[in-house]
Formats: sequence, structure tokens, C-alpha cells
Amino acid sequence: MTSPTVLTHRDQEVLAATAAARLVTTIVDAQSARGSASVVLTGGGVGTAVLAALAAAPARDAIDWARLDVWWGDERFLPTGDPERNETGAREALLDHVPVDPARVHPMPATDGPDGDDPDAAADRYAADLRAAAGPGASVPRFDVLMLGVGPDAHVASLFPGMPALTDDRPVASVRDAPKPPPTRITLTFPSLRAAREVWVLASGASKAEPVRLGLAGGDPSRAPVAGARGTERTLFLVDLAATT
Ligand SMILES: O=C(O)[C@H](O)[C@@H](O)[C@H](O)[C@H](O)COP(=O)(O)O
Repeated sequence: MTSPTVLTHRDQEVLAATAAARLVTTIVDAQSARGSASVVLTGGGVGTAVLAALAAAPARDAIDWARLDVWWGDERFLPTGDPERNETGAREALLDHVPVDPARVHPMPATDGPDGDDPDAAADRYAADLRAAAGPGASVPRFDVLMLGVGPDAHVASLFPGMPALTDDRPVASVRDAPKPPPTRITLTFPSLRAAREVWVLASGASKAEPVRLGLAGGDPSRAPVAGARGTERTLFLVDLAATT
């Protein structure tokens, strides 16, 4: 696990534009080195702003979109197309506007999927998808970039303080009774987050100052889950000024 580096930006707009530019170079570098690249998306306002900034950036054409795998760090367990799903936001902001290979876009299951409204079966299904894409002996791919929003309560993905998913050692867990609606969710667990080469924590606004502080301090992830978000090669906290004061 790597120690975090903080990069502070004037405001959310500059943060989103810079993260989008960083995504371009990181994906292009990965495709050059390994033939393809993989990213893990997050929901939330900042994560979606990054995707919109990427869609608007001329440099996006440097990415070979057909050789990119797209995964999600967590999902609200709702029907396909529900505006509250992270998948829906990501498609609207970016994926509908670039020539991704639909077979390489891996949304977490929805309640109208093959497992119906059973979040445990849906979590197991996503874990099987990840295992199929992972190298020999691994349960999840070595994601090139995994982005995470952070909540005022210091949650990342759908790993909320004090909840059982924090200590689940399966790659993917279901979450019931989440403190933030909707209550039922699916999330990557810490071992999966930490398989990523680069973890980027995105935080904007004064309500994120305390979680950013806790995340950088590296305290107990069961109280401040953001403190457990670390990449194998790099951990970046991409924040704006308000989130550092
Ligand atoms: O599933 C959710 O409820 C959200 O996706 C949530 O996890 C979000 O990512 C963070 O709360 C950061 O949100 P902002 O970027 O909007 O501050």
C-alpha cells in the first residue's frame, strides 16, 4: 500500500478538469504498456464532473476506447436506468459519448437483472465477472485507476463507518440499511479497492475537510473508511481548497 499524495486545486471545476487530463494520460500510458486499461468509476458529484470533463476534453481522442474496461466501485441497487444509479450518471456524462466496447463496460447488476432484487446474488455475480477478468490466481483485476468519492461521514464506495462490509473479505459485498439512501447497495470491499495500481480520492467542498484529514492520517478504516483506500503504486487525494481548510 502506498502513502497518499495530496494535490489541491482552486475549485471543483479545476479539480475535475485536471483529473480528466490525468485520466487521459494514465489510460494512454497503461494501454501503451499493457495493451489495454481498466478504470473503476465512482458516483457522486465530483466523480461525475470528472467524467463530464473528460467527455468535453479534445484529448479524450488519445484514448483507445475499445481497449478500456470500465468497472464500478459501488452501485445503488435499483432498476436499470434509474437516475439514482451510478451507472446511469456515468453513461450520461461520458460513456454514451465515446466509442467504448459495450462488452467491456461492466455495470454492477440492477434489480431487474438475472438475480432480481437479491443483492447477495448480485454481489456474487459481480465477483464472478471480476474473477473472470483477473489474472491467474487473482480474484480481481489490477485496475489501472480506481476513483472514489468520499462522503462527509468518510465513507468510500458503499463502505460506511461501522458496517459489516468493511470487514468482508469477499471481493464484492451487498449492503443493507446503508445510512445514506438508497439503503440497499453493492460495493467492492477493501481487498478489491487495494488491488488497484492507482487509487484517486476525489473531494470537493468544506464538508469533506474532516474526511480528507482522516483519510490522510490513515486511521482506523472501520471508523473512517477513506483511510483504508490505498493503491499498490500510487494513492492520490485530488481535492479542492475548501476540502483542505
Ligand atoms: O452512492 C452514493 O451515495 C454516492 O455515490 C456517494 O458515495 C458519493 O460518491 C460520495 O458521497 C461523494 O459525493 P460527492 O462527490 O457528491 O460529494
